[in-house]
Amino acid sequence: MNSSSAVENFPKAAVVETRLSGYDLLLHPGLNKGTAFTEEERDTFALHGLLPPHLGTLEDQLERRMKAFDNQTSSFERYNFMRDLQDSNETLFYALITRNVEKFLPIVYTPTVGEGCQRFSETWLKPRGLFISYPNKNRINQMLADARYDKVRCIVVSDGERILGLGDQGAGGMGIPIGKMALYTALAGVHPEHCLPVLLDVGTDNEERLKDPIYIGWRNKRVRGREYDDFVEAFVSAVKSRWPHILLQWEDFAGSNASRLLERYRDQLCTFNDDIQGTAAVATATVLGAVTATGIPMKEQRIGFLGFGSAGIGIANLLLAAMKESGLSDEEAHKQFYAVDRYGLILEGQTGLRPDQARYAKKKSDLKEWTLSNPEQVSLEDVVRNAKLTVLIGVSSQAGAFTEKIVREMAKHTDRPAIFPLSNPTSKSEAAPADLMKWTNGRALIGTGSPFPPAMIDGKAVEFAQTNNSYIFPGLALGILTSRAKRVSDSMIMAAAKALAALSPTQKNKEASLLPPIADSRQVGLKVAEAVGKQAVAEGLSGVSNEKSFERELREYVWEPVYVPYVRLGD
Ligand SMILES: NC(=O)c1ccc[n+]([C@@H]2O[C@H](COP(=O)([O-])OP(=O)(O)OC[C@H]3O[C@@H](n4cnc5c(N)ncnc54)[C@H](O)[C@@H]3O)[C@@H](O)[C@H]2O)c1
Ligand SMILES: O=C(O)C[C@H](O)C(=O)O
Ligand SMILES: [Mn+2]
Repeated sequence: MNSSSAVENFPKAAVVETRLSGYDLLLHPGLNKGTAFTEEERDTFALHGLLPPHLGTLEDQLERRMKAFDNQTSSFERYNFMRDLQDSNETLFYALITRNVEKFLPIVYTPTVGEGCQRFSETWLKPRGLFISYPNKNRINQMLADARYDKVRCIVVSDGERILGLGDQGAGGMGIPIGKMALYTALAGVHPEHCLPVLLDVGTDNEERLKDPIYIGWRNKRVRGREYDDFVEAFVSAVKSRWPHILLQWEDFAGSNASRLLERYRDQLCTFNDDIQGTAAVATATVLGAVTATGIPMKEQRIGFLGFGSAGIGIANLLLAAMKESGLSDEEAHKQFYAVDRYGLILEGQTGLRPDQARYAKKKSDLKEWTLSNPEQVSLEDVVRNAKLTVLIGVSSQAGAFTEKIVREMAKHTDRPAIFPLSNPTSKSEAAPADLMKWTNGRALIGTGSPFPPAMIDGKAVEFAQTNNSYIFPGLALGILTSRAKRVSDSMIMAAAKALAALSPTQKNKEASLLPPIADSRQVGLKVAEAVGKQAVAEGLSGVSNEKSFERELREYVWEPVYVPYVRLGD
């Protein structure tokens, strides 16, 4: 691809030029520096009197905000505290998060963002991102036209229908695109100005929200079918004409919409679905960690799923590719997978199967040696016992579904059962890691979707991998932006998975956690970006001419939350 056709990259500025002054400057979250405006800047921008006399530094402000944060008494208050900070001073917000990722991620992101979405109407105060509601379907171009969006280079969009495992949150689902984009910046250095969170408000089927007098969304049942598709099409085509090189991330769409929309648009623009592809990459990296820890080669792993929707199918497809890379044929590789959904093990001929689920269906004849408690509906327990699973992945949103009985059964057949309750938030997890350790006498290899504290096993603190797509999507986005990729290929997703797997602490110590610590997320983001961009270059999907240019773009692009001097535009 000719690099002249690609968009200009925006290097981070050493000095910011602005026309704003006084209140307007202080009320701009991207520009506000609060007490850190210097004496000279206070002269130039008419800030005397609006600010208290103290001349502060970012360090002073971090200390002040940290104290105030620690005074909040619940996670929800802490979430709102951080949202307020983000809306008043983005540099300070990101400086706070990046200095203590482990402390702030569970607040601005999973699990607390879940409650943030459920209670979004209680707290909405200031605009951030775009609500595109169904009644505005003929005004989408107009809404995107605002000059403040000229620099936008990436969008995370949700329609709020499957918010984590919490179901339909309607317009409150906006918390997710906001939280995901906060991680673009915090974990991958994507400039906040380049990010636009979008909520497509097509109504909600959540009765509680519809009845709530303070609900901020469009008070209507969800629009579905042809009208829904036309609305999404109007959105995507408006986005493409406004920003031809945009990166569009789909997030938390329900059921078949997720895969249908991805298939429709993946060859039209640079786009990926995080729940399908981001999750696939992080789960594959975690399984690769388990392969290293157990010494059981990939092609001998027998992998079971509880829940076979967007995430389950996405993970299975990428693991299938990894199995094929390890030497199995397509048919042999499929045999290693057991997909259990709400009606038990997915079997050929079951009604209502989607084509991407049906590809993993077992034949009745595959099970002729099995002992079954109910042949009509093959339970997870029967699957675990008969298939002798080595890996069990939960993406069902069914809290506690990995019961003691199931886990003890699994542990009978394999030394180190790899068990990944990936459903979010914490309240929907298929099992708590401390229980899994108890039921397997400390032998389980664990990855959870939401963060869990370490457990004390034999007097030692054991850390659990947080198998969350937050290890992938920020770096994936950074790699895509800085390689100016035209499309997101399956090989780019596989490259992300392998880059993360290469950082697994099991490479050095088989007893260690399967994934690097959350505290290292920013370094992980950069490594993932590097691998993704190189893959884009290798496949000819990139707008930069070679790997060296990409590496330079990557180095120059990453934004750090520090204050830079301001000068008046035109001076
Ligand atoms: N850790 C991560 O990074 C990550 C990423 C994506 C999704 N998730 C979590 O995974 C869960 C599912 O997400 P999704 O996008 O696949 O949703 P989805 O709605 O597409 O799929 C959920 C599937 O679970 C099935 N299911 C429902 N009840 C069941 C039961 N009792 N037994 C077995 N299966 C049942 C549904 O039929 C559906 O096929 C959510 O909780 C989400 O938060 C985690
Ligand atoms: O948002 C998360 O924490 C992960 C994932 O995208 C999910 O939908 O659960
Ligand atoms: Mn999601």
